[in-house]
Parts: sequence; C-alpha cells; structure tokens
Amino acid sequence: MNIDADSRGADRLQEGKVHSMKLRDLAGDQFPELEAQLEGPAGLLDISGLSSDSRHVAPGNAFIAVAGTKADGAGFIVDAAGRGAAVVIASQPVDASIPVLAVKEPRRFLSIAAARFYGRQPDTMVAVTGTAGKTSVASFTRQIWAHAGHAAAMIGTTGVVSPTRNEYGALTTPDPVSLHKLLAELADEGVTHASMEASSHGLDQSRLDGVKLAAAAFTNLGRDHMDYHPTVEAYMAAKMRLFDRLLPKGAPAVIFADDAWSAQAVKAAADAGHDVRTVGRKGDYLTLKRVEHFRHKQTAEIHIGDEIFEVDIPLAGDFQVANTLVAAGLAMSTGVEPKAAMAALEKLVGASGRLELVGHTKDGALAYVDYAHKPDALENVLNSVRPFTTGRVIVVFGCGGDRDRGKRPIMGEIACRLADVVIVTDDNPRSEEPAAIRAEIMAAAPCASEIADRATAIREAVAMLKSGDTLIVAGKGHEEGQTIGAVTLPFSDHAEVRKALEELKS
Ligand SMILES: CC(=O)N[C@H]1[C@@H](OP(=O)(O)OP(=O)(O)OC[C@H]2O[C@@H](n3ccc(=O)[nH]c3=O)[C@H](O)[C@@H]2O)O[C@H](CO)[C@@H](O)[C@@H]1O[C@H](C)C(=O)N[C@@H](C)C(=O)N[C@H](CCC(=O)O)C(=O)O
Ligand SMILES: Nc1ncnc2c1ncn2[C@@H]1O[C@H](COP(=O)(O)OP(=O)(O)OP(=O)(O)O)[C@@H](O)[C@H]1O
Ligand SMILES: N[C@H](CCC[C@H](N)C(=O)O)C(=O)O
Ligand SMILES: [Mg+2]
Repeated sequence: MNIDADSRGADRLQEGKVHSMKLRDLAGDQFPELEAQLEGPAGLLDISGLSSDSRHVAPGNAFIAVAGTKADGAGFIVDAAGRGAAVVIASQPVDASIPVLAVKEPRRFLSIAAARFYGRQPDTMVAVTGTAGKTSVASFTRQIWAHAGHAAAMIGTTGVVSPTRNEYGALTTPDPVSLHKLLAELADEGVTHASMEASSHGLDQSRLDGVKLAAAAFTNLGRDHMDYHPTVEAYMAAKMRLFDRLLPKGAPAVIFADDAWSAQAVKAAADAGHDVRTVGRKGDYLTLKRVEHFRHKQTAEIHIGDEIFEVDIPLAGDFQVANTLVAAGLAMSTGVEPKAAMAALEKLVGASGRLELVGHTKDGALAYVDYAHKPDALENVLNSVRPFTTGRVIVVFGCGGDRDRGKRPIMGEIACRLADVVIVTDDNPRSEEPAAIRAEIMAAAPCASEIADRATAIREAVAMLKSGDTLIVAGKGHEEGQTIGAVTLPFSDHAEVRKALEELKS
C-alpha cells in the first residue's frame, strides 16, 4: 500500500512540474465578475503557474496584482509581462501588453486559483485562530489525530510537521501558492488530516480562502499586531473572517469559552450558521471542572456529555489546559472518539519553546524557554509558573523591533508586577536602535535591570538561580536567530540556557 501511495505521489509531483490549466478552469465559478471576460480568448489561455510577485513570474504564469502594505502589485505589471506572464489578474482594468482581467478581490482569486491549480489537499483540514495558543493547538490536534491512527500534519509558526517532515517555516500562515503546493504534496504523501494556524495577517490577506475546512477554532484575543490592524475591533474582525467567510455553514466551530472575547466569537460563529461547540470551564462540549497543578503536569477533570474523564496532562501552565481542550474539541469534531482523544492528551508533547523546560540547576531551580512576545502571553506564562515556584520568578525578555511599539511599556509593567527579578534584553531589534526599544520597556519597568546582549542576560539570570526559583526566558521560543539590522545571527534561547546551566556545574 505504501509503495502505491509513494508512486502515486511521485507521479503527481512530476505532473505538478509540467502541469498547466486553462484560465477559465482555474477561476472556477466563484467570480461572477470574470464570467464575461473568460468567455473571450483569455479564458482559453494555458496557465503554467501563479504568482503575486513579479520577481518570481515564470513564462506562462498568471500574475496576480495585489495591493500590499508597502507596494501595489499593479505597479509591477510591466515587469511581470517582461518575464513572460500570460495574463494579469488585478482589481482594475489596466492597459498592458498582455490581457488584464479585473476581479473585486485579487487576493481571494489567488487563493482559490492556487487551490484549483494544485488540486488536492488532505481530506480533513482544520484551522485555529486567536492571539495566543494557535501553534500549540495545531500541534496538539495533530498529535491527537496521530494517536488515533491518522496520518496527520500541522502547518504553523514552527513550520510543517507530518509523518515524513519536520521543516522550519517562515510564516505562520504561508502565502496561498506555497500553501496549496504544500497541501497537495501532503495529500500525495498520504496525509489525511492537517491542522493549520490562521494568523490575523493570513485571514486579512485571504491566504486561507482556498482551504476546505472541516472545522475551525478560536482560542482567545489579546493585544497583538497593533502595527497592522487599526483597532482591536478590526483585529477581532480579521480573526472572525475564519467563521464568517471561510468555514462552510453548519461545520463545527470550537470556541474557548473562558476568554473575554469568547461571547463575541460564539456570536460570530452562530450568526454564520455553524455548529458552535464551546470548551473550557464555561464550555458545554468539553467542560473543565477541576485542575490540579503539579510541577511538570496537571490533572484535569473533563466532562463530555455524561462521561467524566480524569486526565494527566504532561505539560506545565494553566493556558496549556485551555489549548488541549480546544485541540481535543477539534479532533473530536473531526471524528476522534472522546475516549481516544482524552487518552491522547496524556501523551502530548509541547510545541518547541512553549513553556518548555530546558533544564534545572543542581538545587532543582527550573529554567524554561517560552514564546511569550505579547502582553497577554507574558502575563499568562508568569502567572502559570507562580503556583509551583516556592522561590522567585525570574524573567528575561525584550521586544522586537519594527513591530507594535505600544506593547513595550505594557510588557514592562506586567513583568515587574508578576516577576520578582526582571532583566530586559534584546529580541530581534531589526532596523530599530536596540537601546531605544529597551528604554521604552524600562520606562514602565522600574524594577528591571537592563543587559543588552541576550546571551549575557541569560547567563546572569541562570547564575542567580537558587533552590525553588523559576526562570522564564521569554519571546523567542523556537526561533533560531537574532535579527540585528538586516543580519540574522544564529541564536537559540535553548542553547544559551543549556550552556549557562553547564557553566554553573563546571
Ligand atoms: C505585512 C504582511 O503581512 N506582508 C505580507 C504581504 O506582503 P505585502 O502585501 O505587504 O507586500 P508589498 O511589499 O506591499 O508588495 C505588494 C505586492 O507587490 C508585489 N511585488 C513587490 C515588489 C516587486 O518587485 N514585485 C512585486 O510583484 C509583492 O509580491 C506583493 O504581492 O504578502 C506577502 C505575500 O503573501 C507576504 O510574504 C508578506 O509577509 C511578510 C514577509 C511578513 O513579514 N509578514 C508577517 C508580518 C506575517 O504575515 N505574520 C503573520 C503572523 C505572525 C504571528 O503572529 O504568528 C504570519 O502569518 O506569519
Ligand atoms: N491559551 C493561551 N492563553 C494565553 N497565553 C498562551 C496560550 N497558549 C500559549 N500562550 C502563550 O503564548 C506563547 C505562544 O504560544 P503559541 O505559539 O501556541 O501561540 P500562537 O498563537 O501560535 O503565537 P504566534 O502568533 O506568536 O505564533 C506561549 O509561549 C505562551 O507564553
Ligand atoms: N510572528 C511574530 C513573532 C515575534 C517574535 C519575537 N521574537 C519578535 O521578533 O518580535 C512577529 O513576527 O511579529
Ligand atoms: Mg503560532
């Protein structure tokens, strides 16, 4: 059976390379404004691929001109034509040396056409949105499916994981062309179930519009990406696109019930005609009755209908219970039996760099790496370790450059309020002046000390650990680099924490 699947996959990939489609087949019937335009000769053009970046156009491609944050693709039509584009799809008719077809939403066209061009995706796809927890939920959902015997994959911030891959990725939600190429490859490799993260950028830019979703989920909403979305309401509206535009009517919408924005998410999903399934303490699909926190695990009592499960979740952090419930909700909504889902929760492995225990001192002080790079996440992670910390909570963190400046003082205030020792350091300053970023955090963190170099900050924090203390190195999680200016130097919080712990022992 494997041999068959493999050889089919190979054929298909081979086919992909020489593949072409008539423009009218690529467009399908979702763009009424294109119908008349496709009846002409343009509809019969053979299209060899799609690109929204003129620099990547190959002969015979359709160039989709989209308006971006920095430029408007319509300004690159001449460039695309020069590289052999067969046709342009844009928001307005433009005079050009090749046919230009106008659609209302070029980004949506790009996604739908990419889905049709690559043709296949895993049979059961789910997507999760929310400010925090997406990567964890996508990973846990994949793991629950895998325990239930399905060939499962996940796509998100940490990359792609499938039975045959573990690849680092650049974006949380890939651009539509890479996404559908990847989905077709996964389907050809035999993957039947895939979970993906729906970032607010991805939703806003219609990157997921071609994905056929069986279910979707919402975790929570907090402050994030205020450099991109004009208001928090606009940010929430982008997230709710998952329910009101993408999820087919009547499909399960799994919603975490205990967040301040839960009611609004429930309303959006119900208004869109979905089968709303809430999870959490206030949840009715999966109801959390009780949690006991231990150092490296938590025991949760979960009610599903009339059944009661007592589950040992091998992860630290209250928020991880929320994430496991959302993941179990998605897995059960796509056919996993409750008993199998609950059994799988006992085997979960945390996503890399999400409150991940990297090591401990000889006195047993714990050192964690975590990806909290936004206010709510920092608040959650610091609160999460307090119950099992008998000594001090020590945190090392910074804020990224060229990103939302407003979060800097907010995170500074949270750190001083919830930790006993705070060290402010650099986290991808990018094109900004690192000292200026730190100063904006420090302005609201009078308790903090400042150590610019992240490796030094980590070494000093590890050196001060005493029995009962907990160290959180926050903000970079799984990342493998530190971006200063335009250069990314290799850097890993995991490696630096390990090195510092080793130095202590020697
Ligand atoms: C802000 C943002 O989301 N930008 C994304 C967006 O680019 P853009 O539309 O802003 O591009 P632009 O530079 O204004 O150019 C407009 C158009 O002209 C085209 N162009 C440009 C130059 C040229 O010579 N020829 C040409 O055709 C561009 O390809 C583009 O299509 O569309 C591009 C194609 O899909 C993405 O690669 C790009 O992601 C950039 C790299 C990025 O950093 N995005 C981050 C912020 C992001 O999306 N993050 C989220 C959330 C992360 C999380 O919190 O988890 C994610 O999903 O990863
Ligand atoms: N359910 C949750 N509630 C609050 N904070 C959480 C939750 N889940 C995770 N976190 C915090 O957010 C960090 C990132 O978690 P995760 O990667 O799962 O979320 P994400 O939504 O994918 O984030 P990103 O948008 O940055 O990719 C964790 O390291 C933790 O600090
Ligand atoms: N997806 C997020 C990750 C931020 C992680 C943090 N380490 C930083 O660089 O700010 C972003 O690109 O805004
Ligand atoms: Mg993520």
